Amino acid sequence: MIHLLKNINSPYDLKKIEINQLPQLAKELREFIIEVVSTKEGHLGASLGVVELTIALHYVFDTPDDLLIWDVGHQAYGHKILTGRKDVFHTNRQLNGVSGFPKRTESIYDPFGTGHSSTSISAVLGMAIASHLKGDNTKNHIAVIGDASIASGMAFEGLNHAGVTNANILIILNDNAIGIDPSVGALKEYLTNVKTNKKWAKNNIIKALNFDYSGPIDGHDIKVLIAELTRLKKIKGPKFLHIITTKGKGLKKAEEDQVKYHAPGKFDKITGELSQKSTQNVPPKFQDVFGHTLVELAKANKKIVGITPAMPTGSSLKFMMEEIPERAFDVGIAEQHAVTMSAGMATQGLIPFCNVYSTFLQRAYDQVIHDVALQNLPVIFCLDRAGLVGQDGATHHGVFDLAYLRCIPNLIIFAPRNEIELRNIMYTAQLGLNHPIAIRYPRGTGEVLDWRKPFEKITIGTGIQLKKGTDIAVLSVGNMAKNVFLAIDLIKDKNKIAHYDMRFIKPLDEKLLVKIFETYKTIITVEDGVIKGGFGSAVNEFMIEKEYKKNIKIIGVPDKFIEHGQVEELQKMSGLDYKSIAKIIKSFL
Ligand SMILES: Cc1ncc(C[n+]2csc(CCOP(=O)(O)OP(=O)(O)O)c2C)c(N)n1
Ligand SMILES: CC(=O)[C@@H](O)[C@H](O)COP(=O)(O)O
Ligand SMILES: [Mg+2]
Repeated sequence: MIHLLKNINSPYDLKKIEINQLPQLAKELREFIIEVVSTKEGHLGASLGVVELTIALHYVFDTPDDLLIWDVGHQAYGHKILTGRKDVFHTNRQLNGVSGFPKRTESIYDPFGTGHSSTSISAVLGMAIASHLKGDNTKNHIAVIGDASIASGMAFEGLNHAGVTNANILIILNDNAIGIDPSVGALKEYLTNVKTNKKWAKNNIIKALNFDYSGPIDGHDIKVLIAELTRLKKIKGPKFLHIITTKGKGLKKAEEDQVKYHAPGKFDKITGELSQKSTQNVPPKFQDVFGHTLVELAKANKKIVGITPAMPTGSSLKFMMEEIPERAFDVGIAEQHAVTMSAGMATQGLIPFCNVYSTFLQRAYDQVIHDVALQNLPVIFCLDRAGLVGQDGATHHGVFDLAYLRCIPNLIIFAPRNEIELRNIMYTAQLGLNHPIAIRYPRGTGEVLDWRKPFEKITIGTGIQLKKGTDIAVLSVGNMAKNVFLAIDLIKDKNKIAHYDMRFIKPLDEKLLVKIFETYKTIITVEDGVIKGGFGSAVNEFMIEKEYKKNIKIIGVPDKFIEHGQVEELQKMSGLDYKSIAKIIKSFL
């Protein structure tokens, strides 16, 4: 076997290879991605699906002078490997290793950082307009975007603008008919028709937007790809190439179960068999507690509806979609729509549980304010993946939510410390709150094995004392209670330290806070959100307003972007691990 990949450290090396050797290179590149991801984990299916496209793009275009953007970026592993990061690719997504997404500071071949979807068309258009204004009319600007990502509002906004410009852009639609979960919506149906009926292809929506449309072509036929890209390179103005690929291409199991192999964890590199993880005596994931509890509640309360923007598996809304499909909606990658549609449902007396990853709710900020909070509509936001999420890194940490939500009038904000609290607040919220509520909980498993307890109503705006003490009060929110518990356990003078789970970031339990400020010399707050503007800031504001003069220390995520790594490593770096918390508590003793 010829080891072509061994000698490729840049697109310059790639271009030395004969065109008829490229299928062999594709095979090697696939094997390399599978080899690394099988042990180091990460996104798999999307990168396997664009191996030929990646090679063809770098073969035909002159990157990094030509600018290439990968939408979302989870499919850019092949791109990273061919652009000088082959030897460090084994560090993918690990602390101090390469990022799982394209990143400007990592390589000149990454002209734009991605992670959140559907940004590529706007970004590439901006670059093309800039090139034109600088008098450079030779540069190519290319965006590769998936069929689920192109259905998002932002992508449409970019296409709509680009179609009335002469910008020299090439949008490549990588159509594999699936996102993380099966793609949804009318556009998906349209694309299916385009693929099966050539008449549609001639008279299509993209052409109507003034793009020079070509395709659909086989995205795994490297020669066809090279021929078409070479042709398109000579044409100026907005161009659109539609390619058909298979997610997970080249690994049988990944092709067969594309949802699971989107990011499969560890697996056998030959058979694709997933590594077995023991589920015995492991507490459930918060997302599953959400999913099962919602089904339980929705069976009893017919007004409940569930909404997810493209994350039915990740949020576990899939349980409701399976059991009560008429009241559970996957709206595609459309966070803004998900929020406003929930608001519309709430006006008509439905009880919407709108589940959005904390990081993706950032995209629907105006909708939360203008369409929900301003009209005081009782939408129940369930914000999964709050706090540090780990290896997805800076683009995906859900650390801003407490700060960006706390300033919104009418909105209740709650962080459960465990699965039972999550169940109980979901139960409480569907009883009727007359306000919107955001319930934010972390990625991964919780604490409690026996979590299916009878529901108990939670009184809004109340915190609870978890441990008595005499000198210092530690106030935590959410699952940071666990780290505080372990921290206190490390301290000799335990009896001096009290611990409160404040539960509500808004409204604060002011009655309890008065008691706390009148009892203790020192107050320490702990949250897994940014230190500026979150829960600690709220307690600090309370102290100033009431004119208490106490030591106050806010522990939270520092005011900088936190990169990728294991959650435990990132917590340590941020001073949120139990040892760092213990150190701070001791310093006040
Ligand atoms: C704004 C936003 N919402 C949700 C996600 C989560 N997400 C990551 S990849 C993905 C599916 C992308 O599907 P597609 O564009 O078809 O690309 P493919 O994985 O099929 O290559 C989703 C929903 C995201 N990254 N950004
Ligand atoms: C690329 C992307 O945005 C998603 O695939 C994300 O990585 C999912 O995160 P979880 O693994 O936490 O569901
Ligand atoms: Mg897709």
